[in-house]
Amino acid sequence: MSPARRQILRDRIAMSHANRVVAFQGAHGAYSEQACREKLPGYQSRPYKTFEDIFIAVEQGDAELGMLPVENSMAGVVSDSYDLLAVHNLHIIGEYYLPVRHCLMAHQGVNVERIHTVYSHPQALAQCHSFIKRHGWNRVAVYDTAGAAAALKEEHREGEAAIASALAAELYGLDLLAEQIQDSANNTTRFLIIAKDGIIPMPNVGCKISLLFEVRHIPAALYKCLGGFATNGINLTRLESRPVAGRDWSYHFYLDFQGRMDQVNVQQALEELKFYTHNMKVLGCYPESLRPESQGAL
Ligand SMILES: O=C(O)C(=O)C[C@]1(C(=O)O)C=C[C@@H](O)C=C1
Repeated sequence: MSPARRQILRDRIAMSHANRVVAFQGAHGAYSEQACREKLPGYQSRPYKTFEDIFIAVEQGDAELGMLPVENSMAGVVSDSYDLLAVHNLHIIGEYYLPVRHCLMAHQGVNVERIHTVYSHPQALAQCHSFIKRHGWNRVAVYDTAGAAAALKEEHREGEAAIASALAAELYGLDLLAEQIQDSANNTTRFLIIAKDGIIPMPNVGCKISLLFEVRHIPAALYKCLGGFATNGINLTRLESRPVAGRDWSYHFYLDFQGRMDQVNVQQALEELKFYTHNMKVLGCYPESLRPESQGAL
């Protein structure tokens, strides 16, 4: 498709999405909002304090969609997001990989040498571990990166800085003291887009399926659960386990794999999976985004 044609289609989609709302966690300027803007242009992004608030907003119809970070290429799983997927009945309708480029910011005129404490989201602090350690700064975890920038702006405390996006520095009028301070140049966060209803993706697009299950307590249960995927030639892309709330030493397994619900090999693998599991729940079947550079808007 030519770039001009692609732009026309994007504009059309943006117009048809006008006035629709996507919920994200954090303050304006959070990476989650950046993901909303890039993946869902034309949607209005609305900030919510917690991940749970995103689920509630979508369930109650305050927002049509939610943008949820689930894993980062360096710091790993965002466990709260997974735990909420287990207890709420929302569906995954898309995914997005956002390159995350962290910046150090402070009030105008602050010298890097005088900084002693940095504020940010725990994931961002983890992603900038080496940079912070090299400077020997104290770290203070707050509920989002942009919120750290906003709070810093409100109250000028000597020797304090925030780690957040360049967008947050611009929105809150802070000076950028350093850019690209994350430990890995390719630092990327994967987001899931959640909605009340699932979708049936267009034919001819590559898709992923996400599901969760608990294994029956029999020897080699997980091995047997995954066997059906191997024999049916299905490519798994992620396996995560989380403790089940209120039941010690029981686990939810979250599995992502390539495929569509109408494929015979997928149905066979799921049949086999059901035999060794209980509480199996398909969270969604949605178009796959492989790498940041291969992504387009919804
Ligand atoms: O605080 C933000 O800006 C967020 O969007 C949250 C979040 C996360 O939870 O992982 C998202 C992307 C980055 O990896 C760091 C933080």
